[in-house]
Amino acid sequence: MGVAGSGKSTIARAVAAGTGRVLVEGDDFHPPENIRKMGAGLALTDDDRREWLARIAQQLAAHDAGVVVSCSALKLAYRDRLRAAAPGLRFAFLAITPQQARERVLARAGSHFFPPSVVDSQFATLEDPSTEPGVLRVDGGLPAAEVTARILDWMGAAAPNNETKQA
Ligand SMILES: Nc1ncnc2c1ncn2[C@@H]1O[C@H](COP(=O)(O)OP(=O)(O)OP(=O)(O)O)[C@@H](O)[C@H]1O
Ligand SMILES: O=C(O)[C@H](O)[C@@H](O)[C@H](O)[C@H](O)CO
Repeated sequence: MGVAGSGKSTIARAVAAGTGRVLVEGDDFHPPENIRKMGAGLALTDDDRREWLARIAQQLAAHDAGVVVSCSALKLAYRDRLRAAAPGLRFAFLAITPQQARERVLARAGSHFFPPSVVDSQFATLEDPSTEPGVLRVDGGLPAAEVTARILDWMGAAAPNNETKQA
């Protein structure tokens, strides 16, 4: 979880590959009107996110053997909605600065629906989860391989290159 540009999609893909779990890309579950709204430069509201979170909750419940989900989950109430669907659910919080988010979102601007102008609203909405149980806060500004390794360690799964590192 984290703001736009924090690396959710990149890291979730690597964590799913490293654990053999199913990957669910949260952005694939936005109703089309949410994508249009963000594309038009408007931040989503609680109402806009309700159906989207319900769809992601369904995905969590459907994969009870384990799944890796990329989802912004910016507010406590959103995370609690997902926890209710998957007791024991854990969150890796990819923490980045507004400056890092702006730079990353700007760099991919031509190929992604999310515009740089909406980045600040993500930080205004974010409720820091660091003190909630079952949350790992990771510096999302670290190289992606390092972020992934920290999450895999925390999950108790060996990172793919651990054997080499320990040899
Ligand atoms: N740890 C990292 N270091 C440097 N660049 C990264 C890192 N993680 C992701 N990126 C790059 O930052 C950009 C945003 O990453 P990504 O799409 O994974 O983030 P996201 O949180 O899923 O964003 P969004 O929710 O807006 O789709 C991409 O261009 C990606 O390659
Ligand atoms: O809750 C939200 O405002 C949205 O989920 C956003 O975070 C975007 O979907 C995403 O970051 C862009 O890919």
